Amino acid sequence: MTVLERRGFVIHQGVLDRAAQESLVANLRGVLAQAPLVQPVTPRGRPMSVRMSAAGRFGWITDRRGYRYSETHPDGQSWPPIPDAVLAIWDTVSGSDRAPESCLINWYGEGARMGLHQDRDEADFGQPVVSVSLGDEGLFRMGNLERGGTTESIWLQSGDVVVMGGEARLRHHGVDRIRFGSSTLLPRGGRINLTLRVVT
Ligand SMILES: O=C(O)CCC(=O)C(=O)O
Ligand SMILES: [Fe+2]
Repeated sequence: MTVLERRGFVIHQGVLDRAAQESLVANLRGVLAQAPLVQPVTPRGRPMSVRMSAAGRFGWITDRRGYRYSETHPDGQSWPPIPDAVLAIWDTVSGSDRAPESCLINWYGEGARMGLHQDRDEADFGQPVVSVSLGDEGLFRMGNLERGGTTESIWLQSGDVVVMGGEARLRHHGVDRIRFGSSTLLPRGGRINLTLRVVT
């Protein structure tokens, strides 16, 4: 396992071996059977290219009414619990004494991306965000606290974990593109990113 630091983002490479990735995917299949992926729209009505679901007390959602955390899936049901194997990753890398209250599940198919943004819908920016990559490689871009300025990028591989804490907690970041078909982990290809957060 290698740990890199870029602008305060701590990138743990190779946290999950292939067997651990496969068992996580099996857990996620159970979560997604209860809380199906949806294609969200931004408050301005633009469909996002990423499909989303969640586990935990809160899921992060977006629709015409805005970005927010919700205790229910858009279909009205509570989110399933966060799998233990996912909680264990948080315990290993977060350095937090709290438990994550939300596990956002992002699925990137061919051509999907996520524009540069800050994660700022949580109450306590002293708590880190932990992000887990599974499946196809994704080009992760890291920027600044303000919009604009220089950025740097790194390809995230299946099994890598990024911790956004401290000075990186409010930095802009995004995923420019994925290398569709670069991994055999997911039967239909694509990339899954799990984002763990303390919300309240
Ligand atoms: O997919 C990723 O690696 C990042 C996801 C992200 O930034 C988010 O969901 O807020
Ligand atoms: Fe984010």
